[in-house]
Amino acid sequence: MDDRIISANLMMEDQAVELSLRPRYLAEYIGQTQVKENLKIYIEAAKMRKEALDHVLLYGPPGLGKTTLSNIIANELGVSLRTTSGPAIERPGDLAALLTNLQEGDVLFIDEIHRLHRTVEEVLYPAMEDFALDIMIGKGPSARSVRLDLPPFTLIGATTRAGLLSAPLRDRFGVVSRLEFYTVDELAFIVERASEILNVSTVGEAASEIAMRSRGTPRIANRLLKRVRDFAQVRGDGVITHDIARSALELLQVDPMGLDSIDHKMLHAMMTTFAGRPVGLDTIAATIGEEGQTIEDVYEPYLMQIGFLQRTPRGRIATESAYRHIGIPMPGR
Ligand SMILES: Nc1ncnc2c1ncn2[C@@H]1O[C@H](COP(=O)(O)OP(=O)(O)OP(=O)(O)O)[C@@H](O)[C@H]1O
Ligand SMILES: [Mg+2]
Repeated sequence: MDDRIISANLMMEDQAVELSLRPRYLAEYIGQTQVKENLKIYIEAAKMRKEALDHVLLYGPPGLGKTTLSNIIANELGVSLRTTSGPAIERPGDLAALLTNLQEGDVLFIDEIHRLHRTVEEVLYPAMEDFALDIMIGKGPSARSVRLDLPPFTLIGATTRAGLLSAPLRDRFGVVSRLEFYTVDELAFIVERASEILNVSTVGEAASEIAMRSRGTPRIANRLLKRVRDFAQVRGDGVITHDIARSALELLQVDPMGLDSIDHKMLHAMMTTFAGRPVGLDTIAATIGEEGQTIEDVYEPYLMQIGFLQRTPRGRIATESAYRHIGIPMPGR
């Protein structure tokens, strides 16, 4: 992967800064009002009853704050958080080890939970439902199953693809929350907060400019801010003015709607190569030389959110506003 700015994936160099920018309590977590309000009540109720919070499933496109929110939930509950991910748990025994090490009320965070192995997932069912672990002892005809009690705990699962979760797993979450793309105002606020933490002065218009081009995603807003800050330091006196922000973002090839060269290639191909006919995801991917999964997880959700792309039973099509934005006449108009 090159260093393209839009990719909502976490890059190594950014990790330390990401940590410092990550809100630690609900009050610092901007936006997602509905999700936040609900969680606040569930957390308070669980604390009053001195019980573990119900299991929580967080889903939505990358970089919207699922990991951040999981950390916040543990902080607000005043319990420890253990972090792992679906593909990291290779055998049922690995999960058993994690579960038996939990203290009462702790949060176990499983990122990319849609990638859990089947055999591991089956261990999770009784653990989530009855706080119990079924272990097989012995082999062959004398094998028997022993049930081990676990301390009550909260499982938080995160995924970019709720659709890939098996029904029995999904049904065992008491709280299922979908994170939404952020508004420009919310992102501007996030940029201003991040500017303070990074100790850089960003004028209001510049914060809004960065926000507008962040495709609804806090991780991208923070990343753009850092790149614009470099630009302000080298080309200006360190202050992020509106002009500096605009020219830096042009240089980064992020257009005023937040689209990058991949979005442009994709839309171009749909409009010219396929002349506006519905196209399948794999065909688009092959045409522009990009992974189908990256397009589906990272690019499509935002293009659909801003009404540039529609999924039809016969394939993807670009909308009239996409044609207008790209500047290509729509076929048949
Ligand atoms: N509500 C928010 N308020 C302020 N900053 C936020 C918020 N949500 C996310 N961020 C910022 O965006 C960064 C990315 O968020 P996070 O890592 O939680 O995303 P994610 O949904 O877990 O992404 P992925 O699907 O790639 O794992 C955080 O480090 C944080 O700085
Ligand atoms: Mg995450």
